[in-house]
Amino acid sequence: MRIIVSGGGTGGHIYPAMALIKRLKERDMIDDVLYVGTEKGLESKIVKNAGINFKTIEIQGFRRKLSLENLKTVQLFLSSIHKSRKIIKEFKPDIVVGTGGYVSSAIVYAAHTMHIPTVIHEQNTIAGVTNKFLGKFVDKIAIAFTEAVDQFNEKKKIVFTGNPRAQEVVGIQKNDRLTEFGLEPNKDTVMIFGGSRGAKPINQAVIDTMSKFVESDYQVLFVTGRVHYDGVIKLIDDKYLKSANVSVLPYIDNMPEILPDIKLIVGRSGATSIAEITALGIPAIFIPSPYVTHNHQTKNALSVAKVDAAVVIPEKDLNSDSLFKEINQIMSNTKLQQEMSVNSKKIGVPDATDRLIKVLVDLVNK
Ligand SMILES: CC(=O)N[C@H]1[C@@H](OP(=O)(O)OP(=O)(O)OC[C@H]2O[C@@H](n3ccc(=O)[nH]c3=O)[C@H](O)[C@@H]2O)O[C@H](CO)[C@@H](O)[C@@H]1O
Repeated sequence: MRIIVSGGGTGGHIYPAMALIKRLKERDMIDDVLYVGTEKGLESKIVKNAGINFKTIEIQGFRRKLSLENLKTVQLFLSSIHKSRKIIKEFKPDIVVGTGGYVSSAIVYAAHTMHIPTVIHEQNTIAGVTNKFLGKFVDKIAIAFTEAVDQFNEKKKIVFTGNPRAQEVVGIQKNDRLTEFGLEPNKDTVMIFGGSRGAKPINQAVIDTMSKFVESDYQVLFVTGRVHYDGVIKLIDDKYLKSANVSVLPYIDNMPEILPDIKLIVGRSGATSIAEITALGIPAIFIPSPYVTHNHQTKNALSVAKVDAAVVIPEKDLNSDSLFKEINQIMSNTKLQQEMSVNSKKIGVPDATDRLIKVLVDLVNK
């Protein structure tokens, strides 16, 4: 099949798209693939690094308040549809898939106007603006949380597939990649990170807890987010940075390979992170971002917490004491870890990509 995939802005939209492409390649189902993104988005780096054919369009998101900037947004949207049509004419895809982020709106919409089958993938419990708009036009809407059904009027188009990143991570065996970060491969490890871009409030709470982490009987892998790294390092005492019990990194490129060796994840409740965590059954502590559309991370987190697979700390209650207390409560109780793990796996979807591929194949063969 010839496929165009588009999704961008943050890792949460990009990694599911990349996992889909990877699986299609594994199953030898791709004749050609093109990824459409923006030059500025995280996708430009991730997709190019993976050696996938990448084309850019210039487009930006709407501001919520009325502003002149929105006029420019409309202009860019119209010109990006024009460019998208050109890309589609040249590439001649059998299907176009959007995984969210405003970059996917133009190419998916253009494909619809050219009668090419289209699918969107919504990772969250609450749909993003782009997918809500595209839902009216596309052939199928793939969702990863049953809660997302309410988000679309076009109920007949909805298929529950789960998130492709779930299937990508379950295929990976335990390994000793933690040694690359100066950590012990066989020691219990807590990983703390604030989504694909890092989160300042989480970073601050971790910085404030460093003196305790260096003494704890589990080790800590702290991923700050690329833009925050230099600032964070300056705030941590050198003697803590040298500790064998703690490793501080800006970003982990090969996250799926690290996950099977993690006992507890602490971080934001982005939908793609949740898909990975529940596919593997890793106990989690979520600190939902209160800054996202319709507070969707809180709803994401509660969907895991309600089956006793995660604990939620609202950001307003996050500080060194609450963080350390919740981490210790789980890390000191193997039985609790096992229960959380079993509960977590129950809501994971380890065959998500194959489910999504079936949706694509059915449309292409129609
Ligand atoms: C602030 C914001 O708007 N966040 C949204 C964004 O989150 P964000 O981009 O943070 O997405 P997620 O937390 O869902 O996923 C993060 C992805 O990045 C990967 N990763 C992360 C850190 C790292 O060092 N290396 C790495 O590879 C994770 O393994 C995961 O695959 O998209 C998600 C999915 O639509 C939404 O639910 C989030 O609300």
